[in-house]
Amino acid sequence: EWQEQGAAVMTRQEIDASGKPQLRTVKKGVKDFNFGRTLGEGSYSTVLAATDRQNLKEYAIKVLDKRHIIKEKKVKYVNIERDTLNRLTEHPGIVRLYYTFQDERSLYFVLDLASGGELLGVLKKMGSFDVECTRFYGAQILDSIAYMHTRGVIHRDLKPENVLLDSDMFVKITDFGTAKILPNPKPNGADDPGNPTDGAADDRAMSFVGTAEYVSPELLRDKNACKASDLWAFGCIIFQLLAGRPPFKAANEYLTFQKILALEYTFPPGFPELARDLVERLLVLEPANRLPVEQIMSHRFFEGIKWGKDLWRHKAPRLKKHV
Ligand SMILES: C[C@@H](Nc1nc2c(c3cc(-c4cn[nH]c4)ccc13)C(=O)N=C/C2=C\CC1CC1)C(C)(C)C
Repeated sequence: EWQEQGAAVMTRQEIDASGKPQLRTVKKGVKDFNFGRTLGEGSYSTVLAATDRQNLKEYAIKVLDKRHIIKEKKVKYVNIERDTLNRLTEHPGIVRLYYTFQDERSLYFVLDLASGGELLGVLKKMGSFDVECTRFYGAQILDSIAYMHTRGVIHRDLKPENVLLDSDMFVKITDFGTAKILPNPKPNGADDPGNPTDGAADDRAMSFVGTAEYVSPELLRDKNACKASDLWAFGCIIFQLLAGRPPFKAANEYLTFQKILALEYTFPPGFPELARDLVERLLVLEPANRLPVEQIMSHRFFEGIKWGKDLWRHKAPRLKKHV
């Protein structure tokens, strides 16, 4: 039985027969929305644009077919995604879950609409980003990863398709279906980022649906993901923003995996020096030897970035090609 999300109830002031104002709780449902175009298709879900008919607010609604989820034994993923989203509500860089409801056929997640679409789409249009844009988007992505990790969440499938952009062209990280919630996140994030989770027992080893380019070597080798796995993916994303291609790309998934395990990649000529130094400290086979978040933030590539709230207050830089 899928527990509905309490926040689905909204209170509305209504005057009752005696003229006394009553606070009535109303539950949102499918009929409260005008559904629009399809924004994205996941393996078990479709994300549609939708408008709340009452307040005309725009949302993205992720629709999951109950029968399909049960048949494919994905109920656990759905609950993990909802629980993960419910832990990550206080950060501008993470897509926010407002409420959930269901009807006889489907489950519905009502979420932030990231109207700027996928970062990957913008990158493909631009070819590549210049240093200033890479620094800005890299910083917002890293700030969001840092927040996830302090909340005891490992994303495990970070890639440009899962980095969305909102109407201000700010980062919105999404797709937490393969996230891992660490058992008891130590509040000060003291645990060793290279310390693998119970990956071995974890039968939800990342399904290689979608792209394999960002999978970490530890996930390939021993199905273990840890916080440092997200930092490996972060290194791949920084490389790709500046180079216009991911570091590990081959004719098929198997050959891509071989390149990852052999750390076989090359920088294009003209790749900025500081970015190269940072990428080389992230694309390290041993998770424990990758730069931890704090040291990435103080790396000279991010010189001039004000971390924290300020990062989300200033306008995004105009997108320019890296020539
Ligand atoms: C990655 C995901 N794609 C997407 N997921 C979401 C979008 C989204 C928006 C556009 C878009 C907007 N404008 N133009 C394109 C393109 C793809 C999207 C959104 O706005 N809000 C929440 C989303 C997801 C929430 C999820 C955590 C539950 C897949 C491919 C899996 C469907």
